[in-house]
Amino acid sequence: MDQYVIKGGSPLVGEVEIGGAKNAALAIIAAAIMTDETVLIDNLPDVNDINVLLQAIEGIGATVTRVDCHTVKINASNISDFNVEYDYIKKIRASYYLLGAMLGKYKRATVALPGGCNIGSRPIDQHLKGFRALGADIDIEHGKVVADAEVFRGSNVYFDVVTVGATINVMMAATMAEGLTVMENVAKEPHVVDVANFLNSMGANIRGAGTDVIKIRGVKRLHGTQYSVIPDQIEAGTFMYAAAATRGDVTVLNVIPKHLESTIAKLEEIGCEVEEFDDAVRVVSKGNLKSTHVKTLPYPGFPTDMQPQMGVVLSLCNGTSTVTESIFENRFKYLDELSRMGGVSKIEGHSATIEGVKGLSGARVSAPDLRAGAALCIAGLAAEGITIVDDIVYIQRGYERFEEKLKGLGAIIQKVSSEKEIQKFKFRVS
Ligand SMILES: CC(=O)N[C@H]1[C@@H](OP(=O)(O)OP(=O)(O)OC[C@H]2O[C@@H](n3ccc(=O)[nH]c3=O)[C@H](O)[C@@H]2O)O[C@H](CO)[C@@H](O)[C@@H]1O
Ligand SMILES: C=C(OP(=O)(O)O)C(=O)O
Repeated sequence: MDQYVIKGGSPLVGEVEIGGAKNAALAIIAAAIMTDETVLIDNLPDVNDINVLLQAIEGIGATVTRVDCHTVKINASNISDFNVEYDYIKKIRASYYLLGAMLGKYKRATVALPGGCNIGSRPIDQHLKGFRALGADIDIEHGKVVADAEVFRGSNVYFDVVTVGATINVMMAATMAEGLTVMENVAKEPHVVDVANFLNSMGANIRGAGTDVIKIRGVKRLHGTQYSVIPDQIEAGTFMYAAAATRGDVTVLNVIPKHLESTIAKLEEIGCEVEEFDDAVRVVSKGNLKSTHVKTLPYPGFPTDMQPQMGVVLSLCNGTSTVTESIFENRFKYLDELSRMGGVSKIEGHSATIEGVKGLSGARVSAPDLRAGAALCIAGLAAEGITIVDDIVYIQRGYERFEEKLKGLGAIIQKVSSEKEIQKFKFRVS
């Protein structure tokens, strides 16, 4: 198992290029199988989850041609298997999008129940509620969702919780249903809008993405397209918070600043200087940082996927902060790991109280999940001494060339896979 070994204590300085949004790209890849014509998708992040999903669609008969590591052509005209057996698919969250895409186009699908990071209970009842409203019969058999429909008819779907996954999934399925579907209380995340734009570029008729109500007029067929995925606001936010924690000066390039509003607002609240450009944001962190209070909420609220990174920054601010996690109940595991590095926090239900400390000290920690893993790397970069982050396979699910991008900002970090390599690193940096 690979690990990151980090020598912390130096500010990150420089520019870093942000890639395409993982969570938009996953849905877009699934949606690409809804046409028999060729689709070209650009600005894909080269990360494990994307590669797993591409292999999964190849497994059911789609042709995937890699133009380069960020661009693929997908042709799904030969799909003949509606049972996604590919072993690893159940481990990724976005496997659920194959249900919406296949149900929409072929009116049948069998897909393993999705996995994803262990950040709390992750039901898919709202996805199934939407599919059933459109006319699907659904059973759960041996860990798989087995779904089919005689006909798919537009319907009204009211979501009981605001869910990104169900919003996108039901939107995909409804794209090829007969008549009008009205989805209410939907998620408004930038990737919901990106997937709607992608489907519209294939000939779908979707209106209202980015608001609380999405209306979809079903079309008979979708056609090929060329599409570029939006920048990843969570990758961007991670580097911005790494700048804050290390008292650095980092400019994230190729971003949409509007998507980063809540991330920027919290940086300004704690005393960082933030400069916005057309497609870049610069974060300068100097002097003392102040504590604050954060609550995760659906977009445009503060993203749950940035909560661990924020928690690490707050542990380095003066005073007492609180973090309330209102989306997933098990997203504070990084705080236990952070306590090995001198972090001081107390978790009570959905909230954590974080006491600012003078500094963190390097230690051996484990990444409990994707964003928590990235957060612990930020802690390691800010800490004095050596930090070893185990289980970085989680980080590799969602960050492309993470250590290389950090190195480009002056970080002393290396990916290693043995104790011997750790000792060599320690010797080299001592
Ligand atoms: C692959 C992907 O894009 N993952 C993202 C997606 O996850 P995911 O799609 O799993 O998250 P959702 O937005 O669906 O979940 C939001 C909340 O709704 C609940 N819920 C969801 C569906 C459902 O059928 N029933 C239900 O109760 C969940 O338990 C959670 O409390 O959005 C999350 C919230 O922005 C992000 O943290 C994840 O990174
Ligand atoms: C939690 C995440 O991913 P997933 O939903 O795939 O587990 C994430 O991207 O932060």
